[in-house]
Amino acid sequence: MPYVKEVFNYLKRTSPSQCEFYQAAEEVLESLRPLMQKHPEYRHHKIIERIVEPERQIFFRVNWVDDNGEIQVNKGFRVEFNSALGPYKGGIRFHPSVNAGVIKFLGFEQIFKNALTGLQIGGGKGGSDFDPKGKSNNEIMRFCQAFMTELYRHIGPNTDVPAGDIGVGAREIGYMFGMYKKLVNRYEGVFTGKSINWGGSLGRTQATGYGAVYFAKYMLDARGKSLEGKKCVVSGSGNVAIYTIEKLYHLGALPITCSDSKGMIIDEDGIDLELLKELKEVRRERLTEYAKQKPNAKYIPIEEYEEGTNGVYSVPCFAAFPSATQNELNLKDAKNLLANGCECVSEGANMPSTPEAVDLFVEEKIAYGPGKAANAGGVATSQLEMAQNASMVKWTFEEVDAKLSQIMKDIFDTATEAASEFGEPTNLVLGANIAGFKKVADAMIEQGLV
Ligand SMILES: NC(=O)C1=CN([C@@H]2O[C@H](COP(=O)(O)OP(=O)(O)OC[C@H]3O[C@@H](n4cnc5c(N)ncnc54)[C@H](OP(=O)(O)O)[C@@H]3O)[C@@H](O)[C@H]2O)C=CC1
Ligand SMILES: O=C(O)CCC(=O)C(=O)O
Repeated sequence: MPYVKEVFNYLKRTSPSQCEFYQAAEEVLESLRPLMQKHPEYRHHKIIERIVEPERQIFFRVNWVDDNGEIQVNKGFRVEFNSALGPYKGGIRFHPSVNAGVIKFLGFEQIFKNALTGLQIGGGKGGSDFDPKGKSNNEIMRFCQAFMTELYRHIGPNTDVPAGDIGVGAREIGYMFGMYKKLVNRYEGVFTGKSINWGGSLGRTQATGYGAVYFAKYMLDARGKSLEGKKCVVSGSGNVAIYTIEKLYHLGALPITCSDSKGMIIDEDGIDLELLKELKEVRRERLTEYAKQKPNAKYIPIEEYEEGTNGVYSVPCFAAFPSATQNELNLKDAKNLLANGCECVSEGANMPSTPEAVDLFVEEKIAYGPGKAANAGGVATSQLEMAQNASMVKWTFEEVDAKLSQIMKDIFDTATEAASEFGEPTNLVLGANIAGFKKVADAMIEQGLV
């Protein structure tokens, strides 16, 4: 269908140099071909042309002063992509690689992910090229405050509700919320991922990692398989990776790797979760420290990975959980995984597999859960936090976790149903894209041309 190609070419022409955004858009647009043929009304209402264009983009300067008294200048972004289903919702990323294209890809993915949760949340994302690594606590606080002196005017509990992402956890959310509260003089649920002490939801910290494992479980249940007793590889060692490892242990699996941007750990005894939490959540150290304390574990720096690969995916496993960043798993990694017997990939990170890797997983019909389905547990639990804040109630950890597990099951069922309707029941890329798109597109039509 030339129409999809035309929209894609238009994007390249009008939003130059945004390769991650093109990648995310191309995958969704390609999946939509059969749906567009079946539903000419989407074309009539120009839904594709409208959905690839953010409703609003805010780019701003962030000035702050470092511990040496030097003025620093960073870029700030918030892309309010689509509000057909609810207030814009999506995290904030602090990482030197952040630019307009990265935030747009993340915001675009968020539209369909949030739709798949079945909850009333629109799609958005934000961030900065600020690098939190090596910064003192005071520098982090000053940066977060400076960031909020602009962002506060664009967000609100019924408008746009940010949360965390790479480089942004409860500490940063605390500093941003504090500044927001001072500026607007209101105490309200404008952020999720808050500390439990002052409005956060039990279970939000764990939700993305737990959700990615629940998603793997539901994919495997449908195939009569299980994670129990199986070796698993996990990439990353941040929020998503840590709670993926924790849930894998709960289900009787053996997670044997984790990684950061400098290298990876292989621990055949199983990753020592308490040590990892202490190193990453409390001491904010590198993984080299893990190997120092666990003589049986092996640390491999990235320089020693086989050329053109991510070492994590060269380790034989039954299931893989990419939980670090975009495009961390390429075709060679995908081939390595399959050659070593991997039967399941559940993406905790956003768009961690390159398009060629995705195509191979789909072609080989392994249990493959694309990020926008498999990692939706984080944002879904954020919506549960919003619901608790709005109704001034507090649910127990068990209540939130049970809801999370059910939401992940529903997402799996929804994506499978849509994939089956178009004749490819195991293709959850197709199913997730079509089901997420359809929900947003129908809402856009019903709400008129706004
Ligand atoms: N937090 C959440 O609720 C959700 C997160 N996600 C996605 O999950 C992924 C991880 O996020 P999260 O755990 O929150 O972030 P964290 O900042 O807690 O952890 C990120 C981890 O990924 C590693 N990493 C980051 N960039 C790179 C890179 N370029 N190369 C190799 N490793 C890298 C980091 O290593 P190092 O410390 O060395 O940089 C770190 O181990 C992201 O894709 C995020 O968008 C998706 C849904 C929700
Ligand atoms: O919890 C949220 O609002 C957003 C989480 C997020 O950024 C994501 O799903 O990628």
